[in-house]
Amino acid sequence: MDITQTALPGVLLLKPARFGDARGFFSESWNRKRMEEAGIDIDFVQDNHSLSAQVGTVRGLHFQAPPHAQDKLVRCGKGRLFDIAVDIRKGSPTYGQWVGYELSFENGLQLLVPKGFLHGFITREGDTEIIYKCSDYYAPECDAAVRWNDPDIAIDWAFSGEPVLSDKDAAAPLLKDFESPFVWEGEP
Ligand SMILES: Cc1cn([C@H]2C[C@H](O)[C@@H](COP(=O)(O)OP(=O)(O)O[C@H]3O[C@H](C)C(=O)[C@H](O)[C@H]3O)O2)c(=O)[nH]c1=O
Repeated sequence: MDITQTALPGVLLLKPARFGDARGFFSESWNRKRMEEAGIDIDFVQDNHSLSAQVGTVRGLHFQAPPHAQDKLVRCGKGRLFDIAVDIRKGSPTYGQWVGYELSFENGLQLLVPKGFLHGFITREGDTEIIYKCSDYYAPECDAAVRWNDPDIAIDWAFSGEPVLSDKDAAAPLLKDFESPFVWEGEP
């Protein structure tokens, strides 16, 4: 498995090995021991899987607040998406900054989005499926969002149309109108 640091310390891009043959390929999409050997010791407890039918569907920018904050390990099971992480840890040198990577069935890339970061994506193909591991269970009372097109974050979604959004996401607050529950603890 190849692991690459991103411009946001803690947010990692992973590429598990694929073993191809005449039938197709085999890949270990997650292996706890391999992750621990790479210094990523996260106890994932829930797998999520969503299908977005239309190209230009945006889901995000979401997080769960403490005590149920979640680390996420994200991959694309079908289609193609642009996956985003945004640092919202108060005091962080990269507060409000984002990174984005295209994850697709073809490239097999995965993004590790730690606690303290917003997560969201836009689909780049119809019928795109996202599959991701979470380090805490769903806690609706801790579920929260920041507006996908927040001008202070200024994500380049590389999409010119009107996105498909849930009502919740369309009405999400802007970062400036929001008190992050996360504090940067000086870790890299
Ligand atoms: C997140 C979640 C949702 N649900 C139920 C609640 C709703 O009845 C339905 C759709 O939920 P929501 O509209 O919040 O789904 P997404 O917009 O895909 O939200 C996710 O999108 C971004 C990309 C994320 O990273 C989060 O995991 C999550 O916020 O699934 C559950 O039962 N369990 C869950 O863990």
